[in-house]
Amino acid sequence: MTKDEVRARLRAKREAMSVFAVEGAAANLAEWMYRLPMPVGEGETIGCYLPIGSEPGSDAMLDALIDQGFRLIVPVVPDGDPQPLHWAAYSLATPLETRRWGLVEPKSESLGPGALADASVIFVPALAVTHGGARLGRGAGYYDRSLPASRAVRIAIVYDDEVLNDLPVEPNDVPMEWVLTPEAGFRRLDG
Ligand SMILES: Nc1nc2c(c(=O)[nH]1)N(C=O)[C@@H](CNc1ccc(C(=O)N[C@@H](CCC(=O)O)C(=O)O)cc1)CN2
Ligand SMILES: Nc1ncnc2c1ncn2[C@@H]1O[C@H](COP(=O)(O)OP(=O)(O)OP(=O)(O)O)[C@@H](O)[C@H]1O
Repeated sequence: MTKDEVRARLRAKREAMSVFAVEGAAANLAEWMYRLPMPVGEGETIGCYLPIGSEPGSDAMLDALIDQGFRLIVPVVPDGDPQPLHWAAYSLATPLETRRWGLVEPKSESLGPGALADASVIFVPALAVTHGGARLGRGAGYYDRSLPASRAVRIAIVYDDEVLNDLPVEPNDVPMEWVLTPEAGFRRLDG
């Protein structure tokens, strides 16, 4: 199967999830955020996406990280063709707006693509990952263009049945080091 075929299948499965299942998973993911598998000091920067639709997680996940004293940055999609993501600071008080593709992003000015260099950990949205660390995203290549410039530990967040044995891989794909799922929590990937 091609990446697009796998994507279509995984998206259809997510869209068929009940609100109950999505919300239950989001509550679990927020709990797991209190058990990060690596030491992260107060005040350190963590990158995390703002989940939309049936993506795993909710703002409760980000709130749990803020609650522990971490500084959060979230992605901002720059205008035009795909290029490295920009980032914006996120706190409980950050005014948000809905933008392109229904993404929810801070209204505030972006910090530019360089802000990711400050992050110790980055939570990466994905449709699926493999035990070896391969990641399938939404298909615009934003994270694959952004992650090479970062030293952050890369943690993909997916639903439990989206940790697969095999996925199509391309040369630009940046491997994930950990996966977080609602039921099993954090697991190291052997990529
Ligand atoms: N919540 C969240 N934020 C995120 C991501 C994400 O996956 N989830 N991203 C992860 O990279 C980046 C945004 N990437 C995206 C890439 C494609 C589409 C999208 O909907 N594409 C259309 C096709 C668009 C077109 O070609 O005209 C589609 O899939 O139908 C949306 C976001 C940054 N922010
Ligand atoms: N670093 C890069 N430089 C140039 N093109 C890239 C880079 N990374 C990915 N691409 C291209 O972007 C397109 C989408 O890549 P891919 O299918 O891997 O996206 P994805 O990882 O699923 O999406 P996303 O990161 O947005 O969630 C492909 O055509 C790919 O070749």
